[in-house]
Amino acid sequence: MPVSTVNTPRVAELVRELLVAVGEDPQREGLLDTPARVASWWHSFLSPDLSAMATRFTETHASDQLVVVGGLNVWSLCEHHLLPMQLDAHVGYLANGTVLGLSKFGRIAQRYAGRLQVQERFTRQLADEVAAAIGSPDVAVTVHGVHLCMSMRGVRMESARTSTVHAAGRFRTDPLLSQQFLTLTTSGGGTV
Ligand SMILES: Nc1nc2c(ncn2[C@@H]2O[C@H](COP(=O)(O)OP(=O)(O)OP(=O)(O)O)[C@@H](O)[C@H]2O)c(=O)[nH]1
Ligand SMILES: [Zn+2]
Repeated sequence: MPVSTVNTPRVAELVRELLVAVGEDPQREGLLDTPARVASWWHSFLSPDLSAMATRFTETHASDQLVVVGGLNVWSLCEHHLLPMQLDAHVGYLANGTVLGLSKFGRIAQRYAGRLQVQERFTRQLADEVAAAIGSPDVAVTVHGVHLCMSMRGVRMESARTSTVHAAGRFRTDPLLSQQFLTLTTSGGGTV
């Protein structure tokens, strides 16, 4: 069930004040419903669905099998500028008799994206949560990020892309495994 910490009426009030502070008239027709819309958006953005279970299955044929789930695209908000960042994550783990429901990787990514973030922390949180869900430290995560605070403002570099990698357990100690993971993250995910 979604859990909210957002005081929606207060956010709407503050958005109305923001409009005044930037020289707008919150009473003009186009802006009348804007405070409520923005408050509703903050509410939905910051209210992750915590009910998602990390459904696991027993799969005896999966012995030491590398599983990579890619294309986990989520929107988050940069905590420095409150501007969107688009994060494209790939998660790899070693299935050893137990596999995690595929959609759960996306749900975990959504949970950590729905808050004020930095890409490095998101990468680490996603890896740690997957490790907890599968009950093993053998997890790797890559994230490719586009930060609007770098492209639409500030340094204004539209093509800037940030890549982060977190490798734990055998992904840290086994160069072949690490290489297989990185190869699959550039070819869209899969199993080896
Ligand atoms: N490491 C990291 N930095 C981020 C992330 N998102 C935004 N930033 C950076 O946070 C920094 C904040 O720097 P400040 O100098 O305090 O802010 P600023 O004056 O607005 O900086 P400019 O963006 O250079 O105009 C900027 O360099 C952003 O690019 C992120 O996910 N990870
Ligand atoms: Zn930023």
